[in-house]
Amino acid sequence: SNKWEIDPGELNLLEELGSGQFGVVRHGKLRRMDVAVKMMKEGTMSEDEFIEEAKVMTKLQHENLVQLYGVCSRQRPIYIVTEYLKYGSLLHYLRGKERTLITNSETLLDMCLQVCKGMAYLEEQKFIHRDLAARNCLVGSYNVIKVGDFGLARYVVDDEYTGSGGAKFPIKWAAPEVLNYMRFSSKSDVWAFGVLMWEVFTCGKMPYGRLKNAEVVDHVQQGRHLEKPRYCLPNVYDVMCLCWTESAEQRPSFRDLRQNISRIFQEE
Ligand SMILES: Cn1cc(-c2ccnc(-n3ncc4cc(C(C)(C)C)cc(F)c4c3=O)c2CO)cc(Nc2ccncn2)c1=O
Repeated sequence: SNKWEIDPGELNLLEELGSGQFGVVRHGKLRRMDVAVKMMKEGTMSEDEFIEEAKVMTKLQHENLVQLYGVCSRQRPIYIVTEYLKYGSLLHYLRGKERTLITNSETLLDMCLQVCKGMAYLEEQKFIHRDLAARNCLVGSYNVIKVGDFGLARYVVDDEYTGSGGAKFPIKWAAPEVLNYMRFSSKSDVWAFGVLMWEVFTCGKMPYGRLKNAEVVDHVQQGRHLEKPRYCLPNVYDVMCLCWTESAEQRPSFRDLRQNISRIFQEE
């Protein structure tokens, strides 16, 4: 049965939550459940390919992943219906709470561990995110953090985003093998996770500050990487640096990182 097909008549659209890569996203109700509804702007997405993949993505279920509930694909624009998290993007949340969060390394490390658990599940399912960053994670009640928009990068129709020379390509989160060969893997997601950890421990600073994309490429290719954030413990910074191991094979897996980060909690 095509249970991933949602009847738009059952959706009750509420306030706008923002506009992402594909157009406007609104808060809504599906029966009595809170949902987020992406209303896909025409021409921004390879829709037929996505609708095919949606069947697989609805099966990815984990408490640290934003659940895809289904699609309304018998209309244009198509709707993508997901779980709703009431505090929005992790990047926005960090920047808004810097004063209370910046010295609370336990809370910050717990946020990283939750992202790591969601990513370890995707890794186990052989599913690559391709754009892991604090802006693409969401915050729910009780400091719950969930990874969002996993895999959607494959369906973006925008050369500025898809080509590594494009203005929207996430250069600052890209591993060397992605910069050089566009070779995406769970290990390139691990590199991005290291940058996400740095974003968390700086409460949402822009990685590499004002460096231009071309300067960041040089920086990374010279084997240099992000400095230790001011309030970040050395053993936490060591985990970030492991994620930035030049060779993808030698980088830890999310499974390794999950054990590594959990162990830091036991030490504290
Ligand atoms: C599930 N969800 C999504 C959003 C929300 C809103 C606007 N844009 C987005 N974004 N953000 C990022 C994004 C990124 C992509 C890539 C392909 C990876 C580049 C593709 C997208 F389609 C989106 C998208 O739709 C989101 C993220 O999908 C906001 C929520 N919540 C709140 C709550 C309060 N205030 C604001 N948002 C929420 O619960």
